Amino acid sequence: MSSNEKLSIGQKKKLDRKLAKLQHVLKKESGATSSPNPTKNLAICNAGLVSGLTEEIIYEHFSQLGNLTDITLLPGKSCSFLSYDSLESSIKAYETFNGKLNIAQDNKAIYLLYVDQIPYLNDQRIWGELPPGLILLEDFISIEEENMLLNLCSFDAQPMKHRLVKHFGYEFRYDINNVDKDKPMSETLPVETNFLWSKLQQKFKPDQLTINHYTPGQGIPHHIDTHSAFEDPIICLSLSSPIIMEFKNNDKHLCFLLPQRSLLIMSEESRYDWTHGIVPRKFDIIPNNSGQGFTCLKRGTRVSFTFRKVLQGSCQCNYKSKCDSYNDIEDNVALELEAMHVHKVYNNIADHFSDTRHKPWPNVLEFVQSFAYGDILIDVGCGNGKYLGINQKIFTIGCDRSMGLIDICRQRQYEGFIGDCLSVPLKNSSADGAISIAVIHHLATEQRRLKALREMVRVLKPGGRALVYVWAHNQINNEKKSSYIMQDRKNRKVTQMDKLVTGQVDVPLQNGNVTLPVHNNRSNFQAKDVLVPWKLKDKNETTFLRFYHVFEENELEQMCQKIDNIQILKSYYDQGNWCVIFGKI
Ligand SMILES: O=C(O)CCC(=O)C(=O)O
Ligand SMILES: [Fe+2]
Ligand SMILES: [Zn+2]
Repeated sequence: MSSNEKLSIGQKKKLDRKLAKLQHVLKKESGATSSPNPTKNLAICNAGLVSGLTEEIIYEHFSQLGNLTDITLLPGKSCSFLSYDSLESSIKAYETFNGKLNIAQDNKAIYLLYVDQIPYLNDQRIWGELPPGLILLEDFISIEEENMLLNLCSFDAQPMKHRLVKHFGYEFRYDINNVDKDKPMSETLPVETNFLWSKLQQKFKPDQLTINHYTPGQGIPHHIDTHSAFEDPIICLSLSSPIIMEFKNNDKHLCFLLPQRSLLIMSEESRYDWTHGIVPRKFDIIPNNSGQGFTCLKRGTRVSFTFRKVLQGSCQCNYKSKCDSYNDIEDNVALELEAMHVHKVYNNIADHFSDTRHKPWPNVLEFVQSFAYGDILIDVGCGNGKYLGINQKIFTIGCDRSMGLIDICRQRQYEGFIGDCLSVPLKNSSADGAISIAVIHHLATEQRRLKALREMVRVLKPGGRALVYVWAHNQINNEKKSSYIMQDRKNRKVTQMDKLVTGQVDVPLQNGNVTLPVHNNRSNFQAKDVLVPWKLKDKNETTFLRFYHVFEENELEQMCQKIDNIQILKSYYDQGNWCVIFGKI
């Protein structure tokens, strides 16, 4: 039946009977009371969110008959509501669509009733309030400047499911929600955007720009821009059409209008703790200034420029529960994690690992050779013993957690025993020197790493010296890539496993799971606690994941400062490692 056909008397009676029944259903379902006389408010009695109805579909049809002022869908209900600004439009919609329009998933016609009031949606949406730390600067640029920036957008954009995007400076990868920090793009930020920063007294110097292009009906899902990817703040310039942006944090839900030509500065809490998003729809329902009723605002095409500064290192925010740089690994979890992703792995890869470790690093060699005839040096975490035989004048003993690696040391006629760096089986003050090269970064908590340092101090004689190497989070120092990154073999084929293991993995443990990112080998680290793949050269290319805590600049020094009876003699960066030489007082 087409919607403008008049109903026969029989059909009218049938419709009335149906509506009389639905009154009760509606009351029970939503609490709304139907009105015998026409009102500006209509209930769709038999279709709602559960039957696949959306605000969008309602808007699409009902806005053809007048100005809508509200659309309300109740979660989990099979009824919905709408309001017009005039009684006339509401009557027109009632007569045109009742028992005729087919818009729900069940392929049945919808039934309409007038209601006195639309039920209050139990949603804590607050209008116009901004989250803490957020600044909105209206009329930030002129119409001429807006046009100039819009002219920059005639490019080939990347089509996303819900919008078009284009990146400058660094590509934002939606698969890892991060940028490749060591792969800047050749296309840097357009110089035409530089004038913006003089308006902010040059306080902000972005190196990454994402342009989002939204046609009506498109949006962006709720998200927090990855903490470890960008510094604070994040700045969005809105062009071409206003839009409603939403911020959520726990049960708080704030909505406000981003006017055309406004600048949004997301900082601190609003940047780190709240999600932001734009609901994909063709209109926005905005409360009237008077505080009474709503207005449906038709969306136009909106273009936004999001400016960010790529963060080198890891995030130091105080919003740990939302922070990908922070891992709250508990002690009992740490034990299991190390057992599985350090000890077991080194036993399994011992031979292959040893084959790749021949050449002593020059600075370590120099340190070991600085000891005098007859001195005792302990190598905590000696691996295959590559530093054990390099100074014939001294007595060097190795100690490692891995039986496989100690076996290799013995085959090479070195002195080595199985021992844990957290309780080295040596007497207090028994060694003149100690080295720990690439060991304590395998411990999963700061407490345990500190304990390992204290253990080295304990076995040292007063006046003794120790050298510690740990992997650095930042593999590029003074714009020089470490050899670890440089080893990117030209024809290294990307295997299925490489693809499979990048991203986050759940490590199932008896004492609670931890989720850790798997590091993409030979690239800069994206997080402080990571699993680093080791691929065996067997037929199956079996891959093992080793746990690492990679160190920030000064992190190792700061730990040393917590130990009373030592003095830092030297600290430096060496090939992707942070290094400290300390002396026991
Ligand atoms: O379009 C906007 O204003 C926001 C874009 C955004 O949140 C993002 O790209 O992360
Ligand atoms: Fe964002
Ligand atoms: Zn953070």
